[in-house]
Amino acid sequence: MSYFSRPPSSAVKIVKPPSNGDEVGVKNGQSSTSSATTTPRKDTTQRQCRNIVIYGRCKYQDKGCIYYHPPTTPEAPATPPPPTSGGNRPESPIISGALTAQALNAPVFIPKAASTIAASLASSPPASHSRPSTSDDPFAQRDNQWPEYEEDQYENGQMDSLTSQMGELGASYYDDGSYDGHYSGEYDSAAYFATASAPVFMHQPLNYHLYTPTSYPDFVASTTSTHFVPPSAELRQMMQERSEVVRGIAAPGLNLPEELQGYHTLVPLEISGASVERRKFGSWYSTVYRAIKASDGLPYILRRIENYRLTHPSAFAPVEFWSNLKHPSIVGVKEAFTTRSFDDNSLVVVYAYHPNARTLFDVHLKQSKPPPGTPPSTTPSNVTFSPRGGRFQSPTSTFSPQQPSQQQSGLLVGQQPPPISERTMWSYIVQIAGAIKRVHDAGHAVRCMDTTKILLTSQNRIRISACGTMDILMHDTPQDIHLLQQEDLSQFGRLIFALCCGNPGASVGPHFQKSIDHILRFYGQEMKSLALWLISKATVKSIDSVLDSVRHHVLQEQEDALSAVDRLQHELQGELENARLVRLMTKFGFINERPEFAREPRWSETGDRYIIKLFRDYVFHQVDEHGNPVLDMSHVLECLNKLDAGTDEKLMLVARDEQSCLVVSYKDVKMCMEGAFSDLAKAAISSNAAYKHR
Ligand SMILES: Nc1ncnc2c1ncn2[C@@H]1O[C@H](COP(=O)(O)OP(=O)(O)OP(=O)(O)O)[C@@H](O)[C@H]1O
Repeated sequence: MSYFSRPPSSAVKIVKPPSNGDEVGVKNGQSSTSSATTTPRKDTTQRQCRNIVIYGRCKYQDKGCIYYHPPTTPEAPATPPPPTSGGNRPESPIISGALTAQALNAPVFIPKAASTIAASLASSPPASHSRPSTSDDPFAQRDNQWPEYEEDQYENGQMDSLTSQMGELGASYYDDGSYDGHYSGEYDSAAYFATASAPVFMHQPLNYHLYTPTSYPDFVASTTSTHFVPPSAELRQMMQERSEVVRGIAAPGLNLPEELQGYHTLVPLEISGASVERRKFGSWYSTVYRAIKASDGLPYILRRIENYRLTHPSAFAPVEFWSNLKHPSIVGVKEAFTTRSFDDNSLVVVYAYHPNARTLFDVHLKQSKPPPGTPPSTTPSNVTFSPRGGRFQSPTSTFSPQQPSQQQSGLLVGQQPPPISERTMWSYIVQIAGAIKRVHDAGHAVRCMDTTKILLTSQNRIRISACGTMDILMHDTPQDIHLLQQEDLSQFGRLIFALCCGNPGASVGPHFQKSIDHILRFYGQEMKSLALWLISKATVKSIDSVLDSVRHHVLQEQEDALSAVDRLQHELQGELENARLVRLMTKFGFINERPEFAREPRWSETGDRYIIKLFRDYVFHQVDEHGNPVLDMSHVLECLNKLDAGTDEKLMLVARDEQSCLVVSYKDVKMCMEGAFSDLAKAAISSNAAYKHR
């Protein structure tokens, strides 16, 4: 996601934490460092011996071990301070400018798990087995580089017990009992991870940050349009509009029924009124509404056939076939019923709803000028749809067919370009042929294949929209299925003529020869032959012959469809990041500003959880030098991602009164968050359990 590729931003300067007594302070917004020397932490004599951390002693202490061994006396040494009670703790915490001394006496930030485990390890004797190293241990490599480790000091059982203890203790990572009033200084991040933090982080459901990065951009081009998927930004805009459209409501005064057969909130998807010329569906007028089904809260399409009188319930028999038929190029059928809710006898067939779908007629034929010599279309062209009616269309983002330029098609200036590109035409043909094949193979006929009954539901994706309705309407006049299937193929031919020529009547009357010339000129011999063969009455046709003849276009279609799957998976990959951030923000929401924490010392300025409070301010409440809020989304995303990953990067958190600051790593903040959240979760679980036992 582009969100994550922004340059790092930070309104508060992140300073390197002091080591061994360095003091960093912030007073009145100014940061200062009181010690000039900054010794490199790694591989110096100041680095604490890990044997002390783990075992409480180092048998090489007086035999040449070059690492720091804290004195065993209880008096706190000047520098560097020892780990307390075997605990290993971050290098970060409390460093304040004006309040340094006070802060140093603050309750210490020691994970209970770390201290418990270290204590238990210290009490168990070192054994002579080699250390188990698992391939999924991200720190294994670093561990192996540590010179002071004696391989044979590790024992399988010891490590297992450590892991299991961590598992048990993870839920209560912090504990008041872990405070000892001291601030322990040196922190070895690798050691810290290897012992305390790694198992705790395993409590996360998954390391979602590992999902990125996704494909190399050249392999999955998200900024260019592919046959079925528009560029990323347009795709998102399209989806956004779809979800907006679903929430549209009908204009007042339409006098629609409040509820019918469990559907409510009806919104007409086509305009009606005295000035609007209506086409008939067979011998009936029909109106299409979007409605919400009360039982599942989802939107559906209700195709209402006005003034239909059901003669026998067996008329609904075809609905069972259509509702079981699932095909990507056929709009799904859900159910059918009759109703008197519209003050007449209406038949209603319920279909799947495809937000912002438009008929091929609306997309390709309504706006396009008819080829020379054709009569004007009888459809009103100045009709606009209101967003409230659910037909929200933005000129920038609705999917539109790819139009070849005049230059590409070799047209002379002034010639009429075809409304649809050749590639798109073949794509439509393959999709419709696939749908027909499925229906014919099942022993049925489609019976509704003109440009007003085929929907464009996304870029170059079409679906036949009114299947089943004609079967119900014509139930009384049974027809030979073979003839109906032949009629399907003839309709298919007429559809090709209409779309190629931009005129619904292109295959009949005086325009016929001109239409053939037009198809030959703009789409070639193959298209012309197919269209002519389909409308011819001389031969017995079959959909298999059609598919055979367009084999190479089917292959092209399949490749484009597979590329679309790759593209959409790529997009989905990016969306996972959003879900991850929402989870993180939700945790924040659960933790922050809980009234029950108001008087808790751990959340006060000297408590370990104070970090979370300050981090929240750091992420969300930054202000500029004039005190104006900084609303920098990239800063928020960057901070949250680093928090989620638990990076070692340091950040400086400034108290609200600007009198003190903390330098912590994201890893520290993450651990605090995990601890606080675990406590909440534990309390929630125990209260649930108590409730159940009542
Ligand atoms: N399943 C569907 N999902 C979303 N919108 C649909 C669906 N079916 C139809 N529509 C919308 O409803 C509108 C009306 O559909 P209809 O099939 O009546 O087309 P029409 O162009 O009005 O044809 P006619 O003039 O024959 O009624 C269409 O323009 C289409 O945008």
